[in-house]
Amino acid sequence: MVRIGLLGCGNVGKIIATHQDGFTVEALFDRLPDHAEELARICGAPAFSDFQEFISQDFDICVEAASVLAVREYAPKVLENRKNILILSVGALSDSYFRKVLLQKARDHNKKIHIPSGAIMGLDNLKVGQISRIESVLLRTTKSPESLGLSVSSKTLVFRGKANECVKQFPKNINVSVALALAADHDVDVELWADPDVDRNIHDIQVTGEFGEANIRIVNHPSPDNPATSYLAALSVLSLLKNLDSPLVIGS
Ligand SMILES: NC(=O)C1=CN([C@@H]2O[C@H](COP(=O)(O)OP(=O)(O)OC[C@H]3O[C@@H](n4cnc5c(N)ncnc54)[C@H](O)[C@@H]3O)[C@@H](O)[C@H]2O)C=CC1
Ligand SMILES: O=C([O-])CC(=O)C(=O)O
Repeated sequence: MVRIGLLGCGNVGKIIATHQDGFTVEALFDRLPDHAEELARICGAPAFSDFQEFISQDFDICVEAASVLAVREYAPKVLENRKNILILSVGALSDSYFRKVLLQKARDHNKKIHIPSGAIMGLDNLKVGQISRIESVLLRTTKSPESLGLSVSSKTLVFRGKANECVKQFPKNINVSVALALAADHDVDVELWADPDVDRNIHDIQVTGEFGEANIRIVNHPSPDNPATSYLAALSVLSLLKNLDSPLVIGS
């Protein structure tokens, strides 16, 4: 059974802690001690307010569901402490220097960095971009203004540009664009729309390349405690963890 340590005890953290299927939660950490303590009461795992104490516990993989800043601060230490890491706030890896350093640490300590599919589908076969020509990847994301921390009265384009720039401006909302870029090994063009008439998080992905064309639309239910985060993001972490030990590996 896979043993995890949970870094980030908010909306996704709570879903993970309450759906332990194929894994067990062994330790909890959050910059807000009451968040970790609340999950401790729910799932029985111990809460730690000191990161070093947390990372010294006996588990196989640290599951990050906190923030881009938390990844920058803690991911190198997780690997140095000889633990695998799952990174949901993948926007942190848009910084190529940070990414290079982190990958080297993973190699040095023979550990893995897992990037879940998060709030989108299709990430698996987009990896063909690493071996075959991709011409373009466009992500058009539409969320409610509240999810984006904005106030607009009609559908508004709030960002158009590259994924790396978008995630700097909206680090809590467009991690998926960086996951796409890493999978495809290609720049991702992003359009981010705020629409007061939607109550879903919608991701339209258009890819062209040597393989042909793909159009993928994901219309996500928001998650219960954070409408900016799609429920699918938490489900994808659960499914990744459930399959870690499986002898059957599905998808490229
Ligand atoms: N890759 C993807 O497809 C997706 C990624 N995300 C990202 O997943 C992460 C978790 O999402 P939610 O659970 O909805 O967020 P949330 O805001 O509900 O919970 C985050 C928790 O992490 C804690 N935290 C934040 N910064 C921290 C730090 N520096 N050190 C320790 N704890 C820290 C907060 O106190 C909070 O308890 C966010 O970064 C979000 O942007 C969300 C949706 C999709
Ligand atoms: O949950 C979503 O729909 C997407 C999201 O917030 C992210 O990629 O950071």
